[in-house]
Amino acid sequence: MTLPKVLTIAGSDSGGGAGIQADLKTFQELDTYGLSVITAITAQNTVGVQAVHPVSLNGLNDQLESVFTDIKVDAVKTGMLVSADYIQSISTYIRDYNVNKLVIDPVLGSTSGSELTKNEAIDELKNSLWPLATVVTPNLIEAARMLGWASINTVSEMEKAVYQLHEWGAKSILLKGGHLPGGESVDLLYDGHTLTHFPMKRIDQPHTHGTGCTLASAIAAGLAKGNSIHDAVSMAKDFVTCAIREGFSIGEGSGPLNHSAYRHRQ
Ligand SMILES: Nc1ncnc2c1ncn2[C@@H]1O[C@H](COP(=O)(O)OP(=O)(O)OP(=O)(O)O)[C@@H](O)[C@H]1O
Ligand SMILES: Cc1ncc(COP(=O)(O)O)c(N)n1
Repeated sequence: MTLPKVLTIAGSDSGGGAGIQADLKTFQELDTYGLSVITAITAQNTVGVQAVHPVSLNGLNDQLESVFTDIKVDAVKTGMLVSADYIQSISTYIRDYNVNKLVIDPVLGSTSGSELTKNEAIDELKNSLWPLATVVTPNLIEAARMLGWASINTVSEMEKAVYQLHEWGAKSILLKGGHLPGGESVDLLYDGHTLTHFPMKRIDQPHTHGTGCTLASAIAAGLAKGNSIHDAVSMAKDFVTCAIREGFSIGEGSGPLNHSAYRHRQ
């Protein structure tokens, strides 16, 4: 018996809702084998990020070397990438080991406002890692920041943005509409040929910490299992929607999703 192997390269969230912890829970729920390379340790809870401790560049490279020299991973998902030199290193391994299923969640900051990837790293992300991606999954704030726009507030602005982001060389872009004003959360997938809308009635739920990490990890798991980009995204949307519906409180602030909700769905 064997399982598809999915690697997350991301930060640790001590509160367990986002980052590496959300990624590994998602991989497990989707019957894949999860591996992790940790870029940073965040001291974090439901209220916010209290501290960020990046692992050393040597520490990052040692983990990448250990995984890639021994294990043939089927897909990789990236999250918090810290800084330009970390992104350079990660891109080299992705290229040298011919990873052809790569999901980039371009995490720039936490919802609570802490910087998780340095602003100066955006150019490196665009130039070295982005062109290797199967899917990149920015939210509206990340997309606007990377494009140098003030904001993205409507579906027609989202359409313009997704076309422009696709020009940077990724196979496809999934622009997430979780932060769209109004009663719908629409995500747009563009693969260079077809634009697909994934509309979803907004779930009235304060406990949504880690939705972006969970969605990107579910896409990576779907790709690792051999699904097309469209089918992997569609399954991942169902996965995250079930998990958001059953989000729950564990502290004073925004709680996590229930990663087992998809498994228990009717
Ligand atoms: N309240 C909601 N109801 C339904 N779907 C939602 C809701 N909030 C987010 N989503 C969905 O969850 C996924 C993540 O979207 P979002 O835009 O929130 O990403 P993000 O900002 O990166 O997530 P995070 O909250 O982890 O930072 C998308 O598929 C989005 O449509
Ligand atoms: C380690 C880590 N990675 C990613 C996020 C983004 O998740 P969110 O936007 O839900 O705070 C986070 N808070 N922490």
